[in-house]
Amino acid sequence: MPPARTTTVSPSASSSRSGARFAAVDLGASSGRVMTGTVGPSSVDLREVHRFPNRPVRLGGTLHWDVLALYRGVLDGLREAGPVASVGVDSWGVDYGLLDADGVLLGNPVHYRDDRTEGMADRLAESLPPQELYATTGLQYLPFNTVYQLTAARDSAQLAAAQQLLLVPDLMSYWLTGVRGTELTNASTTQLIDPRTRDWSRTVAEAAGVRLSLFPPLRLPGDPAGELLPEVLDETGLEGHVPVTAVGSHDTASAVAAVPAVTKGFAYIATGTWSLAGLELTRPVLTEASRQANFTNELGVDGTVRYLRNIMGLWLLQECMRSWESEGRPQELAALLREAGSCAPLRSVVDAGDPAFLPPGRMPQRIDDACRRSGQPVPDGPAEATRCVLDSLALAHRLALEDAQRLADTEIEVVHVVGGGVHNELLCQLTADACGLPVVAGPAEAAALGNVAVQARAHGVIGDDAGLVRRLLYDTLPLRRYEPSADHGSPQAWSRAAAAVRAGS
Ligand SMILES: C[C@H](O)[C@H](O)[C@@H](O)C(=O)CO
Repeated sequence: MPPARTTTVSPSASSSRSGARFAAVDLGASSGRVMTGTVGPSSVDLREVHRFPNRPVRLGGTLHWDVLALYRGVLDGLREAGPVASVGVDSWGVDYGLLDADGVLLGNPVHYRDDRTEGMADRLAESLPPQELYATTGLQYLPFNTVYQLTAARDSAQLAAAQQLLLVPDLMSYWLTGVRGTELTNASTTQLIDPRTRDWSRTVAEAAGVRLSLFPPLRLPGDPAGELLPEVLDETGLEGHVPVTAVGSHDTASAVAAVPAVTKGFAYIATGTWSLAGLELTRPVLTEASRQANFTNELGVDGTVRYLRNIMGLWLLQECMRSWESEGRPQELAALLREAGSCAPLRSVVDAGDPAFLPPGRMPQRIDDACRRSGQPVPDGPAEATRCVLDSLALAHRLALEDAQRLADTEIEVVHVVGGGVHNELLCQLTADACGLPVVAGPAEAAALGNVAVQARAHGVIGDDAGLVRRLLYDTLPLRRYEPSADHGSPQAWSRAAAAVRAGS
């Protein structure tokens, strides 16, 4: 089992108890951002200083992330950021890079949407039944969980040559500092962590044939993660000792840390390429019913558990837009959403939790096929297809929160929508209508804000208390409240549609 971790953080040049500026590197599936957050005891000012595309590359039949291009974006962003008290890195989950004995990357990380993991869950089930796997790790079944990726790569020359494995944000952090570590919230997306001990599961690792020695020591959000190397200071024009601080390096963990909830009964939906809908709990739910409902127990900041379910998210719309563009009929998003808003409500819906929608390509046709298979009218054109996507997402949000409430035996009073989907007013209103609950939308840049907040707490700029951070965000951010209405379908219509999706799934 990897050695225990240590924790000390000292204030640096560009921070004082009255305020400080932090850089948040936030890498998403479709784009990367470097933001600066200036935090004072009663203020947070977040600014985007650099945004860059994240364009996967298919090579030799395998879909890869272009991590050097992402790292280039990080360096350019840090140069734009200027002097900061600290840097924190977060990104999407599950994916990793392998280092050889010299600490050199053995190859571009594989994209979680690559189909190499097909059948790997069945292969692992031969040595560890899914019930036992869930009872130990509490992770929802997703074909791309890291344990399945490592099962797929089991006999590869690359894995044989690998001396260490770094999850994507830890890889970026390593290139910035030369220091290796495994941040816990993102480690929890590997399906190799036991959420009860918040440590590696030797049982699962042995069953999957995974060398736990591949993983550098675990570290927690707020822990020191080294300081920028001299060559990085040269590249970025930064000076002196610039620490890198571990944050909730799984972007969803940072997003949840920035949910501006000031009441107990809150649920959240982190929206963007994915919708992550769920609750923040103090301990995992590892029941068979939870496994059957495919809920996950990813680990959060401050010893919490992120009890949620993955939903295909705005990936469905992103892929439709990409298809229409490639067919020579590009759509302007704002106009498309206006038109979709006046389409007939709940005319056709698909199961936005269906893994069949995971791979890229031909999304409008695949949605049409799903409607045809379920005997529903096929959307006629981009506006109706968009309405179908948004109605389906709102329904999937409802189903996930209904299940979370039941399985965690808790009462939801308000739904906080954070992330890129905050800009999609129609989706926020439809979610309120589908759930029959008020939606509080904002912040859009939740992952970057949660990243900055953890750094500010670690550097003593704001109180080391999650509740204080949430209150500060609630009091200072422009939030929008959506009350449930019948404008987009009666409560009965939403219940019928929910029952139909449940029956179909
Ligand atoms: C693989 C997905 O990226 C992951 O499940 C999700 O939680 C995420 O990281 C969203 O950015």
